[in-house]
Amino acid sequence: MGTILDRILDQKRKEVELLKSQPVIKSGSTKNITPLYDTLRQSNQLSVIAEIKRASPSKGDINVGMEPPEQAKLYEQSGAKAISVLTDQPFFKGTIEDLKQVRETVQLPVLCKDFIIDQVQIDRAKQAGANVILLIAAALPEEQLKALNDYAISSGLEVLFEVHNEVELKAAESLGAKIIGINNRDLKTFKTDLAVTERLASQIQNPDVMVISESGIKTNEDAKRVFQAGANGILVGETLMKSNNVPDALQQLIV
Ligand SMILES: O=C(O)c1ccccc1NCC(=O)[C@H](O)[C@H](O)COP(=O)(O)O
Repeated sequence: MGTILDRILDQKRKEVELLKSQPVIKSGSTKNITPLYDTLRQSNQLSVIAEIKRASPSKGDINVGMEPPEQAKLYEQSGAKAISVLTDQPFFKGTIEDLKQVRETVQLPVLCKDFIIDQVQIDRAKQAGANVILLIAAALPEEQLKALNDYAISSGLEVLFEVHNEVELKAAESLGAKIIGINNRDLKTFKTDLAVTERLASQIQNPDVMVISESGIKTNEDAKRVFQAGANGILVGETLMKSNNVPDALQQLIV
């Protein structure tokens, strides 16, 4: 029995075969959205990427009753700088339709948060209106990551390149990633530790690289901790999805 990431990737291979058998319209949203990179670069505060996350492998159901457009609007009105939408169905109970609805509702960059292993998923994300896609270093060999990164950029998308250790960080740097996400969650054990951001962010020497600290960020102290470690932004799901006062919870994270 493999890790949860192995199981997710097995599922993605099946999904990709299905997608390839369907026609894909190669167009996307025509909205004029400020790129995530520019937003991060221009801010001297911690930018919050607020996530639409119904459920997860580590936590089970988080907030399955939420309506993505309403939640995304609330995030935008509360000061989020981008919206992440988990579009994986089997493990996170998300859909690509969620992303389409969010795109129609907000003026912020929208991140397609999925496990991308093939160009056809990038086409689908773009067609649904995503501005940013996620590439996870742990998911693929370096040359495939490079090919997908190049394809996404040539399609007019931004890439959030996710790493969890030094080897993955080197891969991100060698393919010229402009936005690096440091995942505090170990995808094998599900343990989250903000020390991962502290350790890896200090090794990023290029001031043009924007750093996002991902997972396990809950409090104002957590936000301050990763900001001091060098993060330009944070990706927050569970805390915001569970909150019954999103404006207040989000404001606590803008430091
Ligand atoms: O959240 C999980 O359990 C998970 C398990 C396996 C792969 C990915 C997983 N999460 C995706 C994410 O990156 C998070 O949704 C995101 O960083 C927000 O994390 P959090 O604020 O802790 O909900």
